[in-house]
Amino acid sequence: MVQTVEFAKMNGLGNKILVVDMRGRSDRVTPEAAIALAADPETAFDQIMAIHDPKIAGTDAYIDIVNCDGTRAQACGNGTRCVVQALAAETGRRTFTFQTLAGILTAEDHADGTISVDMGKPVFQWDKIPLSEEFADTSRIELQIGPIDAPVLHSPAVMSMGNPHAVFWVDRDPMSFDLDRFGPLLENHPMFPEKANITLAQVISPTEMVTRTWERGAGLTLACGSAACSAGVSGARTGRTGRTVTITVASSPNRGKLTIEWRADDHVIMTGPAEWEWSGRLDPTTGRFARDPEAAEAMVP
Ligand SMILES: N[C@@H](CCC[C@H](N)C(=O)O)C(=O)O
Repeated sequence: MVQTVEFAKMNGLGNKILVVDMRGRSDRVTPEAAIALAADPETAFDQIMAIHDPKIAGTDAYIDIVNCDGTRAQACGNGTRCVVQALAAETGRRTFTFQTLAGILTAEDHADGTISVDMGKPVFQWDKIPLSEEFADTSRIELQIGPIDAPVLHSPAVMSMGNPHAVFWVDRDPMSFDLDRFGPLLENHPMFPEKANITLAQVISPTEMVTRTWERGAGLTLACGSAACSAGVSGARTGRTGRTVTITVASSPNRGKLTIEWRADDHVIMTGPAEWEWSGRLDPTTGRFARDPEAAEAMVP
């Protein structure tokens, strides 16, 4: 008999997330299930956040992050806020500690409905991002796209927020760029041996920025939390902003906002909302699913 698991369709600023409860099981969501769920308009998602039993003492869960193309990701800021909201609704608790491929993350569900995630420390060393070429200074690397003498995008700040990111500075609304054309070229550029998440960032003031992201393994998404972290850190690192910025995610519904604080202890704190849409049960091997109308009671705040 197929052993199905509970899941919730959620979003973080429009970033489409499936939170899947794999606790008590030793298997993982298969790439085949992820691809099938991504292809169905009802369950179409950017990332699956699969909650597993903790692997190390002191953590509440191991989170397996799966992109919609079936690949695994080390970090997902918007998805982590969704996991916190789901577990807070289940347990009544407000603070959580998770293990991901990026390391240990702590998170807090605030009384005002927002959720903060400590996304850890940024990594700037070229071979840890990783890049395929050595750069002593990764706050502005030689990389451009478009005509050689009039590049459309150039000189990104690059870093790892657990996952690889490149931030290109733009001087107008990121929505006015042809990111669906440039995104795949940059994601798969030979400079990034493990590919990269590509963000366009417009600095409005030392405390405000507007971003839009092409995600590794997911393409054009409505929002990307780790990309907002990398834009916030890169803004401060290059002297464009202070260490706390409000990021307007241009592509998200109603141009939603995240607050990014790069603390003095080097940790990056991302704060923003998460939203439950509906719940159901699915088979993590095939991706077959069914809605559960009764689940609404438990999750609607
Ligand atoms: N949407 C995420 C990022 C998900 C992972 C990314 N696509 C990757 O492969 O690195 C976020 O909110 O951070």
